[in-house]
Amino acid sequence: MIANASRTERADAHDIGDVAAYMTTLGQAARAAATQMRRASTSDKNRALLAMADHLARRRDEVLAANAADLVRGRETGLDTALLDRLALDEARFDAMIEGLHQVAGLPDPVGEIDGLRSRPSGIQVGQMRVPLGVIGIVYESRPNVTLEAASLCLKSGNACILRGGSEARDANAAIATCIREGLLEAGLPGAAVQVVATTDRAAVGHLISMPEYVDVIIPRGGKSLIERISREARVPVIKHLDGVCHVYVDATADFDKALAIAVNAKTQRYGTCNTMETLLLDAPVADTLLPKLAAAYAEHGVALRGCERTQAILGGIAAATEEDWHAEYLAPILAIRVVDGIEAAIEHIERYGSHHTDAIVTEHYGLARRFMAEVDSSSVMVNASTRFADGFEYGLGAEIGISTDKLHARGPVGLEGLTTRKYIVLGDGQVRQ
Ligand SMILES: NC(=O)C1=CN([C@@H]2O[C@H](COP(=O)(O)OP(=O)(O)OC[C@H]3O[C@@H](n4cnc5c(N)ncnc54)[C@H](OP(=O)(O)O)[C@@H]3O)[C@@H](O)[C@H]2O)C=CC1
Ligand SMILES: N[C@@H](CCC(=O)OP(=O)(O)O)C(=O)O
Repeated sequence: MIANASRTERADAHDIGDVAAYMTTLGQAARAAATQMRRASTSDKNRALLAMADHLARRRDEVLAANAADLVRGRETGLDTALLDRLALDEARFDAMIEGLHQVAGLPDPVGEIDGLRSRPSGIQVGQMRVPLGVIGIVYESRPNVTLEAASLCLKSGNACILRGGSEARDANAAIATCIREGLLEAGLPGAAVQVVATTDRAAVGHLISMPEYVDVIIPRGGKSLIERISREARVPVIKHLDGVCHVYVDATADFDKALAIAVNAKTQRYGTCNTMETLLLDAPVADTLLPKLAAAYAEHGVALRGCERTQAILGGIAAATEEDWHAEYLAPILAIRVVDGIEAAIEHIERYGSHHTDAIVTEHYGLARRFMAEVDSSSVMVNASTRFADGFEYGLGAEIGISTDKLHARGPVGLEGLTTRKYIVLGDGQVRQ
């Protein structure tokens, strides 16, 4: 991701004094709220979600004005276009936030579901009940709509949460936090069930990830700097939602129309998301025919190409891809292209440079499709489909907190179930063990 000079360890206008003491207070309140949330009824949770939607609608001008202030600051500090776009709330995005709350209210509540209840020879019945994780800390990018999405999913799954959004979104996040709190209180739920960290001092992140007594799990959504800090300092279990260096590999047997459609969509449908393709791998036999067509399509979209020597020889006039490019998550209209000799080389490239997020093969060869699915070690592996499909809504989860690049607990798009766990329940009638 493009570095930004404004992102440092710092205090700011929302200085809350002693950060450690402040975070402890949030942690204690969250722990207490989690106890109440665990027993909250589905109807109370839904009432809170709908009340939040009403308060958001009522405070529309206030939230949009706060977002406008964030955008002014963002432009002054030189935020790039992609980050400004993610930060911006317009009328349509605002409506989508309200609609999102209604949608989450309409989702089935996973809490309390009992699976696999079976009788044992001893006479007891053993099953598993789905329950909330407890307190979830989420560190995420400067997108105010994510504040609401994270809050609503944590709430519906019966968790308390502490949300630490990107610093550039601080004013909108504070305004949205007010609506969330009003909704919770109106439904008789604890205001501390959703707390938005009111400082952009990154020291707060350091505390959040090292308070296992108050926080059960951390979900970090972000890039390299966040990854490094979490790996170094986290004392709380983590479900990483990290960068996407996603690939599309076009095999020699691919249907050209499918290859073109997928390669263009995976790069251009949205540039700034983690499931956007960053490197295109082409099997050598199709490179001569396909590359000029692809180059023309990318030119129409204004995508700058960087290629390996073989790609440069076919296309001419494009920049050379360096070692850095194969590792890059551009989140921008830039694409690295490499010509490879077969699936073995493609899988090797993905293993070496990818981030285990989402990778796709375009092929008409059943055996190669199966090999790619078995051997590529990513949270989503796709055959003849765009990487942009890696998304909770698209997968039918109803909603998404993000895309886990971890292997444990939840992998790939994470919905309500991913924010819960299952515990064993045992039903007896006075049985004792012999
Ligand atoms: N897998 C997934 O579901 C998702 C992944 N992403 C990934 O996120 C990245 C883009 O978002 P971007 O905003 O650039 O990400 P950043 O990593 O820059 O920021 C994300 C959050 O992490 C915080 N942060 C970053 N570094 C540190 C640090 N050293 N110490 C404490 N806090 C830190 C930021 O705080 P601050 O405001 O202070 O910078 C911000 O709140 C991409 O790599 C994208 O793929 C994004 C969304 C979902
Ligand atoms: N699942 C989402 C992408 C995940 C996400 O939220 O990423 P980002 O837009 O980078 O914050 C989508 O397909 O649009």
